[in-house]
Amino acid sequence: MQQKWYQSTEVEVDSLGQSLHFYMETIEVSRLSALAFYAAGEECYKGERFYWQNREKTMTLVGLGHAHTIQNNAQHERFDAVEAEWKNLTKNCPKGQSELQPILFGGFTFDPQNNVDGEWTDFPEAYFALATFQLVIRDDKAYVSIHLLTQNHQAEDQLEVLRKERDHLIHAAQVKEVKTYTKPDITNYFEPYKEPYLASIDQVTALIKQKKADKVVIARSLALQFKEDVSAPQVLSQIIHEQPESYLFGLEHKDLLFFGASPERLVKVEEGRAFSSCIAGSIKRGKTAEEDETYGQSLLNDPKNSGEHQYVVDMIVDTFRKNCVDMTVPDRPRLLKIRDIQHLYTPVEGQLNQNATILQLTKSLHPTPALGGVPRKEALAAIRKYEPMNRGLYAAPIGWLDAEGNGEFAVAIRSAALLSDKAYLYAGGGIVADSEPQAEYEETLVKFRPMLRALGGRLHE
Ligand SMILES: C=C(O[C@H]1C=CC=C(C(=O)O)[C@@H]1O)C(=O)O
Ligand SMILES: [Mg+2]
Repeated sequence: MQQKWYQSTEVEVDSLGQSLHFYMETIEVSRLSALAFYAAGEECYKGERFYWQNREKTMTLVGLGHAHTIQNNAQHERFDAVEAEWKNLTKNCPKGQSELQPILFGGFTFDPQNNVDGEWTDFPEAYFALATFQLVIRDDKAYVSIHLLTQNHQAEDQLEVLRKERDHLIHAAQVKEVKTYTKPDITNYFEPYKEPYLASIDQVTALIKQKKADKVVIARSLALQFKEDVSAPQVLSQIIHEQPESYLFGLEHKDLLFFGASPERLVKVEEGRAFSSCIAGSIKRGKTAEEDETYGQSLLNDPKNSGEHQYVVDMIVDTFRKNCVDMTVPDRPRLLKIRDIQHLYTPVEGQLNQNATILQLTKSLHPTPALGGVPRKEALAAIRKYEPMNRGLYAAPIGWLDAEGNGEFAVAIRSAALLSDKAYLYAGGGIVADSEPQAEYEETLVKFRPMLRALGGRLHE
């Protein structure tokens, strides 16, 4: 195995009154498939893994095992609590090369006030992990880090065990690289709340016409039963091959894998520059180039979709104004075309103010009107009233941050929760005054497609 030694650090951490030692060791590895590395953790680290790839495919991240988790069920303080704990943990970490940074990966649920029982019952409202084994692939270079937090200030024996385990995982990944996965076999497919969903669109448009809200995003789920248990690498391999234009993510918590392929960036921070994207307003792809172009043009000129989109732009621009200088925002949306759907898209960027951070921006932006609505409070109340489910991490921020304040969060749409031999897929749409139930229903069918295809199903393509 070709390895290049990089860096080894030990820092002192004071966590909850306890004095801990934080050991970090990074090596560069010559050739490694991120998915094969993830799959190598199937036996020992199931329930404690994550996978991430950005839209541009310039950064891939895999975590196996938990060196430390930061989690809480706070209603209002959850973003601040994660930020404070992460800052404390990493305050003595050496700054510098990004590949060597410890990374915190996880997500915040859509709505901590939702207590509907189901697949998300056990899931914390904020759930983040620092991996024991962290793989970062950047610019075709792969780095594997070991993280160990212990009270033991002579951890050489513990580290030696972890080094052996790391070498074993890397070796297994290099050997397994050629594995191909089949698609799951679906035995049953149902739309649990189809009728209530259709009725809720009428109820929400009535609410909007009475001026009690301007826009509300209403979602629903689709449930699948499989012939046998489905594994995390099996479904991740499908989205990796089928959804190259999207953020790809997978996050495990006990028996649940939440995964998806989202086109939507909530926020990215890179060396003090912040980026977000307004994505709202949708139309299907055409069967021919001409038809696709016609659909795209009609989306750009459609008042209902432009309205849906503009609420998002106004809110994100307003949040950026409060946190950034030197902003750029195009005057008009353009089209974002992905495999199954096209959206209206407006990128926003700016220079972060000194005291603004990625988690503070995440806190202010979530939920944007592409996932919640306008005004936020009224929209969330309507979602709680009309959606009979718990969104969990669907439509919520998922992503990473490092010790220097860089990081990226996607909005976890086009996503699903997998629990052994069952899956729940989620999709919604922005409801405005002139929304029609059947058209919105069909829009959700298009939005289900990426996850449904990955899970072995089809919807009138
Ligand atoms: C809520 C979803 O999409 C949002 C993002 C883009 C377009 C949307 C729309 O046109 O309704 C939604 O606001 C979803 O995919 O479940
Ligand atoms: Mg829509």
